Amino acid sequence: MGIDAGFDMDPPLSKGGVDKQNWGRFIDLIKEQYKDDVQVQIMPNYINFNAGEHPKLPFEGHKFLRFSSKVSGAIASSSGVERYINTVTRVAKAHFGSRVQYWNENANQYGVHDWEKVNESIRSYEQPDVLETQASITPPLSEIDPVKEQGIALFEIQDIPGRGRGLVARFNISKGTRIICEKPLLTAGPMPSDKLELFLAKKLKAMSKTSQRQFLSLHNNFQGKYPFGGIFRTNALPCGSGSPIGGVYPTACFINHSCIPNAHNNWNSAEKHETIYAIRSIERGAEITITYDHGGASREREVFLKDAFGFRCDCNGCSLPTDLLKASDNRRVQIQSLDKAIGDPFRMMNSPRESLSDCFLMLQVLEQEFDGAASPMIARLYYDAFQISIAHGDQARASMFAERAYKARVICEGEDSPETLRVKSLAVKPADHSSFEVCSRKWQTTRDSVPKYLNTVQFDKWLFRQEN
Ligand SMILES: C[S@@+](CC[C@H](N)C(=O)[O-])C[C@H]1O[C@@H](n2cnc3c(N)ncnc32)[C@H](O)[C@@H]1O
Repeated sequence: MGIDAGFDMDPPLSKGGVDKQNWGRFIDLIKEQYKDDVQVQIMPNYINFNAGEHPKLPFEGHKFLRFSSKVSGAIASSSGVERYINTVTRVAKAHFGSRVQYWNENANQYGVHDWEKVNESIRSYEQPDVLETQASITPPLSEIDPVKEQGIALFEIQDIPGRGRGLVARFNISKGTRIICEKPLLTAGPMPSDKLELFLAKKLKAMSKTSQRQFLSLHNNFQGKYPFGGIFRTNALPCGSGSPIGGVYPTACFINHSCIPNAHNNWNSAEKHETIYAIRSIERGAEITITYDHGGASREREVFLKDAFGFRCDCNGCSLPTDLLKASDNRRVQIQSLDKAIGDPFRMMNSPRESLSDCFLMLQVLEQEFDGAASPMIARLYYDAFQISIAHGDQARASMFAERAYKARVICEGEDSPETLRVKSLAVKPADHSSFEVCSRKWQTTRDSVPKYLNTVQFDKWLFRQEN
């Protein structure tokens, strides 16, 4: 029978312009790589590797499902087919990221596509598609919206020096774009290591081969007695802020950490999926990052990341020159103490004006520290300001704060997140909140008393009650 190895393209490429261009570039690279290799033949419609079982790469990418061959036996080893498979897989991965799924029967791994379909696709290489009419020719790359083209990922998985694998933007991604939305492979709550290992083993056994492969291909920073638990601990993202339940995802778990991230992860409890949104514009080629930590100065973050995830962070925030790092640490400490003061219910009850003043200051510090990418924290902050206002009966300001919280939430969680929907409805009916007038009625206003003809500075002064 022999042992097969190779890679599958899953999902297969579309006929769309972006996939076409990427495949064209990939084919050009392969041609260049093997231009002096007599075993690699350029045929009219495909590249033929005259080794092993003669794996092929078609010039029409949408036809391609698998590149593979037997890698055991005399013919395979004398023709060096495994070397071709490894190199072509590496180049394909760099172009198509997680769509390229390597498998090797020697390691009990199998392709995702049926052999029947694969053979049919290979037969179709011989016959090129009928020439497209002028009207159906795809527009140039710059005119294509990749998000609208089905199946186009905005990122690819690449090796990142010093960080293992990570996600890299394939296009310029604008702030507020949904980059990933996926269901967990599995979830688990807190339990002792031995129990967790058994629990995960049972869950894995019940999963499809593809999902098992996805879980087992994730990084493990805690090698040892509990291999499944190690993978879980390295990769699990909390199912909700502060939730003890963690979820492991096929793609989101490849996202590395930065203390100044450009993306935000959120568990949508209604849809039971995790989303990743760009919280600043991300340039094509830049790494997509989220934050794993809970803030604090660099030393505090360092200890947390080492303990919880077993790595030392080398992000832009942590590698600042000493004086800038000191300034950043001061801001982080200030953010922590302002957060504590704003959340103090007694202060909110007895000195609400000071609480609002802290909110205003916090906004400036957040913007400075996160360089315009603080939407998740700003959303929370505006909601705090909403609560302070509504607790004293100020519906006008509460409604404005809820509207700002809503706008910030949309950027980092999208329109369909339960928290986005909640603050959106509070902007319309602030008095529906359970804290309405619980502290006093001293700031009582109606929603329609928002001043109309103020400039931005004057409006913020009114909003945060900074007028004399
Ligand atoms: C959830 S995984 C992310 C994907 C992982 N890099 C991989 O290769 O599969 C988390 C692990 O990635 C590495 N990592 C993530 N962010 C990092 C960073 N800023 N600096 C160094 N290593 C990092 C650490 O080993 C961490 O435990």
